Amino acid sequence: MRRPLWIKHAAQLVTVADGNGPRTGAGMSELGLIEDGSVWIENGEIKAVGTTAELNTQFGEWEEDADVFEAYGKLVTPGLVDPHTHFVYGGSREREFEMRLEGASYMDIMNAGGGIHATARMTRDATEKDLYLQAERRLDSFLRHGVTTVEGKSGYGMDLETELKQLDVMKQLNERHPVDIVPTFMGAHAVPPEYKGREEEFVSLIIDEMIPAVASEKLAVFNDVFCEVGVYTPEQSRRILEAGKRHGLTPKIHADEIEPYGGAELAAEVGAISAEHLLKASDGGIRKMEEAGVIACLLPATALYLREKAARGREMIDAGVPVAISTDCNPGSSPTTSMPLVMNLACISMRMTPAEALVAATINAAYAIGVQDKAGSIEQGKQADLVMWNVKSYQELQYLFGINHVSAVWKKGERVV
Ligand SMILES: N=CN[C@@H](CCC(=O)O)C(=O)O
Ligand SMILES: [Zn+2]
Repeated sequence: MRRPLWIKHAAQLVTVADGNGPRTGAGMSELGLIEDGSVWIENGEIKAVGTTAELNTQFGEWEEDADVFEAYGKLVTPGLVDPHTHFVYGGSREREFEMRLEGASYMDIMNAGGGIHATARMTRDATEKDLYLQAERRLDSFLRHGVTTVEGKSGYGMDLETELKQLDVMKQLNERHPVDIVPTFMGAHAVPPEYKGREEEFVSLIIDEMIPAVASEKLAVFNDVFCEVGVYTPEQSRRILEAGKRHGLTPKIHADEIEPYGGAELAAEVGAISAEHLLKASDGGIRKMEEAGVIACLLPATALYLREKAARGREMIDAGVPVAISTDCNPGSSPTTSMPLVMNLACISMRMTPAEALVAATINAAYAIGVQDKAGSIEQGKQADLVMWNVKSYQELQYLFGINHVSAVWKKGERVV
């Protein structure tokens, strides 16, 4: 039996208390904010939340038996959830960063054998131990930036052996690292060069061999596809996502990132839990997502890094679409682990409010990867995943941008930062 933990006197405690489903519209601004807030934690679980005065009445007589942490002058929030990452990969691509600044486009580099293909070569060549150690460092960095749960995608193998190797690394890290990892299979991240001109054969390989193998070993929860001009067509994407559904994998889709391609519409039609990127999503696609309740997972750091206009986050929220945000941590289009920066960018480049950015990075992000029952808010019965920030309010957190304000992180009630 662990000693209880009592965090008290937070200047602001943002609970983001869960409603009924992902937040939309005005609900995206409801923070469940408590001034002079307090949380009582037992065995890694949240037992009670309220003002310090309220919890004092309830637990004051047991104060001596608890570890007490005073958060005077600080903001406390739920641990952040990053719902879209590619954090398990070999090598790095800093030369491509220079090439893009010299004028090459992201897709030109990929079509010339670089980009995702370059990382796939380095990931195929890496040993499992090597991949584990590199990914572990990235998870440490996520944690230092207040992230306590991440989704992680395969997709840098695009052969069964390497896809399984990536997913296996995530499984091991999930068992050993404090950050919780939710795995996604993404064999359809690109068409590997050895299948050039035989794309349909590769689609069949994904459907007939890879998806059944991944699902039978229970190595993934979601199935994702890069639906993009020159990568997978909407029709191929649909078949891959429907095949995943038959094996219990919920669809996600990289949609309308570089060109408008009907990805948002497809997400609604196949019942995807979320659609990612959406820089070029059409008005009709946004409408269909709202009707189907598909979460828009927006990646403003990627847009910035590719020097593209960000997704229409403000319009999507106003249209009633639930919005989540993510780093998209990957070696090409967004090599960052900073969710605080992503929240800043959500405000600056997508005109989301500071409150909406926090909801998008907590409870809506949790819904986007199916962990809403244990993460994404500070509520009785949930895991005690909390962050204390070196600022006094949630507005200040988004206002003082590009700075890591994390002061302490608790994962399941254990201090990990
Ligand atoms: N756009 C496709 N996939 C990743 C980038 C992968 C890479 O460049 O290595 C993304 O979500 O941004
Ligand atoms: Zn991605």
